[in-house]
Formats: sequence, C-alpha cells, structure tokens
Amino acid sequence: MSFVLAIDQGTTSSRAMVFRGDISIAAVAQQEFPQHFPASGWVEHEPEDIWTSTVMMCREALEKAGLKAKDIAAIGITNQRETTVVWDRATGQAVHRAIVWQDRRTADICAKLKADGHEPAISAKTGLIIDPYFSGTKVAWILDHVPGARERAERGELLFGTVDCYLLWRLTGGRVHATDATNASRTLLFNIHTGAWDDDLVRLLRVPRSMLPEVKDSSARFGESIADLFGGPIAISGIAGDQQAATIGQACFEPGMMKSTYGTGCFALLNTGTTPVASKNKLLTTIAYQLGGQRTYALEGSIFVAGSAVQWLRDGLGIIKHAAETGPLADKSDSMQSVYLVPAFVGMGAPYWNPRVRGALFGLTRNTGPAELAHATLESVCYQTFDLWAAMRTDWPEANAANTVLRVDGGMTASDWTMQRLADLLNAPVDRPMIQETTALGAAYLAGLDAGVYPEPAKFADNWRLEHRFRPAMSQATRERKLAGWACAVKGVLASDEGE
Ligand SMILES: Nc1ncnc2c1ncn2[C@@H]1O[C@H](COP(=O)(O)OP(=O)(O)O)[C@@H](O)[C@H]1O
Ligand SMILES: O=P(O)(O)OC[C@H](O)CO
Repeated sequence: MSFVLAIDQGTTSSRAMVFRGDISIAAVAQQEFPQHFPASGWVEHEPEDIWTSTVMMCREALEKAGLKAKDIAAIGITNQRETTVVWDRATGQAVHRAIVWQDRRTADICAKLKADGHEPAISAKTGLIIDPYFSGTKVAWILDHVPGARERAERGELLFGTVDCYLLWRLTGGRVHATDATNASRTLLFNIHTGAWDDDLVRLLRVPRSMLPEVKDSSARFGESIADLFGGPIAISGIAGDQQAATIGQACFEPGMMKSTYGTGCFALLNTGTTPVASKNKLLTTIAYQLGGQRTYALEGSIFVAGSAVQWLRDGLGIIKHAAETGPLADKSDSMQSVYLVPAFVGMGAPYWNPRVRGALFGLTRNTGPAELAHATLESVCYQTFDLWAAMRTDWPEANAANTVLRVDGGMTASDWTMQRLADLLNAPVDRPMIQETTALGAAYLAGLDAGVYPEPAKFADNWRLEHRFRPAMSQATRERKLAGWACAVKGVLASDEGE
C-alpha cells in the first residue's frame, strides 16, 4: 500500500502517474484531448473528455505499474485551475462545456464590474484582479446563457466546480461535492482571509450559494473512488491547483522560496508565509496550500506566453523543427545586435494585464535572421520572469533578505541556454531539480501525507534533489543595458494600446 496515484488534469492533456513510497516514479500515462474554440477568444473543453481521458490514464498507469486498486494508498488530484464546470446534481450531466481559464468571453462582465468600482473590494477579499481568467464570471455566464439554468441553479439542482471538484464528484459516484482552498482561491468568490465563500461576492456575481462546493484542506480525506472504476475503492486524499501542486512538489515550504514553471505559459509563485501580502504591482495573492486548517499564501505572477513562443518559431515561422534547436541556434546569434521580442500574442499578463496589446519585435537590422530570432524568443521568457521577480521584490521586500533562489520546472527548462540567461538576468541562482514532474509529485505528496505514506513537509523537503544550478555570470553593465532595452520594448507595446 505504499503507492500513490496522482492525477494531473491539464489544459491540453490528462496524465496519471504512480509514485512509490520513496517518491520515485513507477508509471506514467498521458493523453491529449480536444480543444474547442467556438468563437474568437473562447476556449472550451468537453467535460466528458476530461473525465474519460482521466479515468483511462489512471487505468493505464496502474496497468503499466502492474498494480491493483488495493496497492494504492491514495489518489491525489491536481488540475488546470479556474476552468469552470456546471452540472446537474441528479444526473451528473454538465449543462454546458467547461469554460477554460484562457477564455475571454466574460470581458464585458468584468469591464462592468470594474466600471462600477468593485475592483478594490474584490481584490481585498480574493487577492485577485477582475479578469475573465477567474471562474466567478464564467459561472454567471453559463447561468445566463443556458436556457433555464439560472432557475435550476436557484432551485438547488445545479452544481459548480473547478476541474478537481468535477473529477471528485465523478470519481465518488456523485457523493462528494468538495474542493480544496487553492482551487477555491481562483474563483473570485472565495475570501482568502477567512477561508470561506464570501456572501457579498456570491451576491454580486449572482452565483447561488447552493452551487458551491465544501472547501477543505489540500491534504484531507475527500472521499473514495467507486469500486468499479479501478477494481476496488481508493481513498482520495489530496487536491491542489496545478501551480500550487508544483510549488509543493518543489518543496517551497518556507517563506521566500519561489518556483517558476515553464510550459506553454509560465507561472511563478513566491511563498510569503501565513500572512497574505497584497500586491501593488498587479500580482495575485493566492493560497499556496492549506494544511491542518492553516493557510500558507503566495504571490503569483502569470505569463501567458513562454514555451508557446518557441512553438511559434517552429510552427509559425518554420525556422526550427524541434524546440531543442533553439538554444544552439541562439548561441550562434550576432552579439552586436539587440533584438527584443515582446511575445504579447494574447495580450500581456502579470504585471501589465493588458488583454488588448499584441506582440512586437524591436531592433531588427538587415542582418537579423533565425539565430537572432531564437535568441530574442528565449530571452523574452527570461525578461518576463524578471518583471515578475522585480514586482515580487517590491511587493514583499523580505524576498530580498531571503536571498531567493528560483526553482524551475516544466518542459522549457530543458533549455540550458534559457536557464543560464535567466540566472544572468535575475542575477540569482536558478535551480533545476532531479524530479521534473513536480506538479504530479505535489498532488501525490498531498494525498500520501494524509494516507501516511509520506512524511511531514520538512522531511519531504529533504528529498528535493538538485540536478543543476545555473549561476549568474553576466556583468552588471550588460545586465542593466539589456534590462533597459527590454523596458523600452514593453513601453512601446503598451503605448500601441494608448495610441488607439
Ligand atoms: N529544449 C527546449 N528548448 C526550448 N523550449 C522547449 C524545449 N523543450 C520544450 N520546450 C518548450 O516547452 C513547452 C512544453 O513544456 P510542457 O511543460 O510540456 O508544457 P505544457 O504542460 O504547458 O503542455 C513547449 O512549448 C516547448 O516549445
Ligand atoms: O494546465 P496548465 O499547465 O496549462 O496550467 C494552467 C493553469 O493552472 C491556469 O491557471
């Protein structure tokens, strides 16, 4: 019984991983599922696809590991955050496709809430800004656009959940409607200071209270999977949003510890301890995890384009065939050129939060070619991280004293070139761990902690192993010159919005 099954339900794929008692990996299974783009700026998932791909991957992972349900001590769930599902309590049928975190359809609702002056109060309670990114306005949209949904919700017939909550409902055969504090903290409906749904926000966003799940610790006994799914019941004892799970998997348990995950986008979280820190730089204040009823908070910066800029080089421009070619190509770039890419393909995230601007290249010459573009693309990810890093340091000066090291994970950290440049521009060490599967590991840890397979956080943290430390090696003058060039490029992009 010393195995733990982690479910990592992401934006583009569902994964299941089996971890052993010594946190080594016994099996991995992964399946992509369809994305739906019914209108410009809309992104949807079929809840049934989320469910079936998840269950199939769990079964495949168990089979690959040669294990049965009775061998698994617990299941941990981690998930794409904010994505919103509304379903019928009696039948389990979703009333609409899931509205994905990237979906911008509620921009008008958000603009109205801002114009009516609600942002300061909402931010004070939720730690978030008003943006279509978060779940609250997505729920309201479904209730207002699916015929009869609002009346049914008011009669208590419909339930809301983020993806963890929806999976928990299905795994338990419709017996448990619950989520954890990290997922609740991304809804715009949850008061991160009291740890409860907020009646004023629930009224303001017109979401019936009866739709909302119970909110529990991230490591807790949520329920049991029904026996016929995996050949026997399995306890479900851990839940966290994927970026929070990566923070746990990276063992960032101490205030001042920070992780950054580089996948399609990039999400950086800085542990600020048990007191929430309000940002003056449009970073989010979020719950990093809740253990034993105690909430630990983080400052979060979200960048929408990181690895997807590398995909643009490959699929859009066709100047590389594989992502891994970018580093060697960047190495060959002309050192006399200063080319900047601001990859605002879908607007800019933290700390700018401008959904209207679009990307730009600066500093092109007749000699600019694929090498310079690869260089500028990889560097853009580092500059964007620098902006978050700098914002975090002004929001929470203790971060300076903590001598923060950045722990990194995600597909793009395979690029040594990028990680070295990141260390150079941050002027701080960048640590890449041995276990790159930090998100799934975080979910497994939460479940295994409750089930008694894994030790308390401090002991778990001792198991974190460094694969490589990238040390800053750039001169201060060069760093300052490059950062000033980036600041000008960002200013140019933001000015394009003012000019319209
Ligand atoms: N060696 C590399 N150099 C640069 N980028 C890379 C490299 N390997 C992978 N990537 C980028 O990392 C991203 C994949 O990371 P992953 O963590 O799997 O993302 P996600 O979970 O968001 O799908 C892709 O966008 C890819 O372009
Ligand atoms: O599924 P990912 O890895 O793209 O993560 C999505 C984030 O949780 C969105 O906030």
